[in-house]
Amino acid sequence: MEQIHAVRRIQFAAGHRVFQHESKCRNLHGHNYVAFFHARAESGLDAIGRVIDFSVLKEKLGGWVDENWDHGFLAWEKDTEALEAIRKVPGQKVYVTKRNPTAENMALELLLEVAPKVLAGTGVTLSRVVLWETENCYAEVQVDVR
Ligand SMILES: Nc1nc2c(c(=O)[nH]1)N=C([C@H](O)[C@H](O)COP(=O)(O)OP(=O)(O)OP(=O)(O)O)CN2
Repeated sequence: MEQIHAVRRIQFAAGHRVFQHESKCRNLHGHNYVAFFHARAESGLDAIGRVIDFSVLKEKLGGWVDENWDHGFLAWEKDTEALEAIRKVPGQKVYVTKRNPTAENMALELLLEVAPKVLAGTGVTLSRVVLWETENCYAEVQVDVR
């Protein structure tokens, strides 16, 4: 059977570091991230042929990203040094992650934790998140369809 997805691109800027990275990514730094959210309908296309309107994905997923990650700093809860340093900056937006904020773990958080919450009641779920961290590197996570 065919599979149809509506895919929404959302860009954001954020700071992070990869805790215990072997080289340069241990430093506090930032990226212009680009996320692609792949949504599928729980019960087929709507009356006019959409999985969901692209603007709803922007409002729900983009809204969450804007509020929580955009122009903020992501730090792992175990990375107490980074958290302590960044919290010294008055007014700094900080998001504490449950996993080391690699591109893989950020994509996982968007797919497994953020999307189910913000898309509840819309009739769609995400099957995949692709997160570009640099122009050369991205991580992809998808739900198991077996
Ligand atoms: N598997 C992962 N590897 C790395 C991650 C990650 O999230 N997952 N993150 C980093 C750094 O945070 C950052 O992305 C630096 O990447 P870099 O290797 O420098 O890639 P660039 O495209 O910026 O530059 P190149 O010149 O191509 O190296 C590191 N690894």
